[in-house]
Amino acid sequence: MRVDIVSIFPEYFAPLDLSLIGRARANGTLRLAVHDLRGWTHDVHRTVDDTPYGGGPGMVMRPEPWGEALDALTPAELPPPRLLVPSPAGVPFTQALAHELAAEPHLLFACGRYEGIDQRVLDHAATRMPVTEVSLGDYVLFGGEVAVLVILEAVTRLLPGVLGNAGSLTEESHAHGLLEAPMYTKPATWRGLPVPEVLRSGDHGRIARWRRDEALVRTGRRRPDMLAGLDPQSLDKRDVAA
Ligand SMILES: N#Cc1c(N)n[nH]c1-c1ccc2c(Cl)cn(Cc3cccnc3)c2c1
Repeated sequence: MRVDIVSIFPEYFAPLDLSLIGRARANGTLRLAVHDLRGWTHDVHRTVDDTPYGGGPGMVMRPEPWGEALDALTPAELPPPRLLVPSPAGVPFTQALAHELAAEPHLLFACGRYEGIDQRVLDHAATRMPVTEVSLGDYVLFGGEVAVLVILEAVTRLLPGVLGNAGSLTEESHAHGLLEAPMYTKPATWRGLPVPEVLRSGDHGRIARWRRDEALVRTGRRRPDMLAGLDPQSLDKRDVAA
């Protein structure tokens, strides 16, 4: 997968040299490049923002540098990338969308700041590539960079070979519409607190049932909205009893 990121704070993405993303870059699974939007400005002050038409607080990012940046990163001889634009007004970022993005050959992230990017940048881009405005959730950030770090981590871990134990993808929270069950490791008792006996029983059927039950109970208590969205086909009669 090829990933291009455009931002006025390219240094925000230094952490992408670390850990599993760093390894994915080193082994070619992920080809990532970060670009400074100011590289597409032409004035001495390298201006990327201006006052909003119609008045209002703050500044808006000018369309010209963005237009030149997106042109430079979407050469006509290559298939167009999918443009991802973090925005408070975006669609919710979900594990399902992470899977969708993990299947894309080329992602292009536009990290805005100030009050946002001139809408015409997105409208013009949409004439030549798929554009998705995406939000991490109902809270407010300073800009798109942190959102891109989150999205990129969620997507990269789904790429083949990135996670050593691909099995963990099938058991983690949100992988099957439920929150994952509690996890334990040695010692068997810690500060007087024992590991649930079933997990030390060696009975894999009982263990799977216990984990399913715990996941259902935990999801019902913490995220009833997820239960409501669960595919009834994925439940069996023992779940109903749980
Ligand atoms: N994704 C996401 C997301 C989220 N969940 N919260 N805030 C954001 C986000 C993403 C992109 C930008 C850009 Cl560009 C500028 N700002 C600051 C801002 C603050 C209030 C109103 N308008 C803009 C951004 C906030």
